[in-house]
Amino acid sequence: MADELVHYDVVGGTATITLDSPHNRNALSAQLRRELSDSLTKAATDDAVRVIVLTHTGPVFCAGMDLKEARGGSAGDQGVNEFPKILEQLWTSPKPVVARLAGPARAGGIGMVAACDIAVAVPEATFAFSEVRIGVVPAIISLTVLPRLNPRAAHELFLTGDTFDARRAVEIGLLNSAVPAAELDAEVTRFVKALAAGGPKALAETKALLSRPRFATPSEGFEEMLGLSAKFFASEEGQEGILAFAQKRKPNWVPQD
Ligand SMILES: CC(C)(COP(=O)([O-])OP(=O)([O-])OC[C@H]1O[C@@H](n2cnc3c(N)ncnc32)[C@H](O)[C@@H]1OP(=O)([O-])[O-])[C@@H](O)C(=O)NCCC(=O)NCCSC(=O)C[C@@](C)(O)CC(=O)[O-]
Repeated sequence: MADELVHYDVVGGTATITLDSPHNRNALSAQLRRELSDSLTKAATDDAVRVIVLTHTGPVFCAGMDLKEARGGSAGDQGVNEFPKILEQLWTSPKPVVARLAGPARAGGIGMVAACDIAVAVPEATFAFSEVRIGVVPAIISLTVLPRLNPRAAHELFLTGDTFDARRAVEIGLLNSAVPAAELDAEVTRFVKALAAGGPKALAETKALLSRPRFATPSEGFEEMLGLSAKFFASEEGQEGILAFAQKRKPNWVPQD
């Protein structure tokens, strides 16, 4: 049996998913995609998991699609199969996902970073939408990257394929922060703790809310949002949070359904 390329560990409510294929810079081979998708399913469905961290071994977070596997073959099997499913799993997971980058990301790897809720990298991490440089199109990743990036930067970086640094990635909305390597884990832990403090159902609903199409005007949305807000105020979770506030204690969140 081939060695595992993705490791899955749960400690104290955090599922850590580690890409471990450093020899090809965690390129998205068929095996890695399959294992990553399985790990994301486990994390999404395990009540004990509150937050997911997506990280890596080796010098590179992810070099994008496996270009060696993509040689030859036909349009249906060039390495992009199942990749949309992974982006969908990251984007729609009921648990918040934090990307931890101790190194660069390219193309499909950036698509995954963009699909995560929070992304933290070291200042040395570099990024490039290198697709056009090899004659392919950032089609799938456009679906997760474009909602994050400011349009001017998206046009420049998608069309030129230029490499940009972590500081610019923060400026354009791809990363939340860039911190020295020695502080990377503390920064990830800071986000994980903050995310785990929220009510699980409220977090899942808030995450879904962030992805909804916008209403044309606030007036169009008030009625629906009043219903959603009232539902959560009346929910077991909402009532526990409100009681905990009154009693000056931390809420005891009930497990998710
Ligand atoms: C990532 C750095 C900067 C690290 O740069 P580095 O750390 O200097 O590593 P390296 O370039 O020396 O590479 C180390 C090994 O990893 C391999 N490797 C490296 N990348 C890949 C890859 N993607 N697929 C398969 N193998 C890869 C590379 O071939 C080499 O293997 P060796 O020569 O030792 O046998 C550099 O390796 C690099 O630029 N890699 C190519 C990145 C790239 O062009 N990716 C495009 C992927 S296409 C894609 O993702 C399409 C998609 C999904 O976006 C389409 C869509 O959205 O619709």
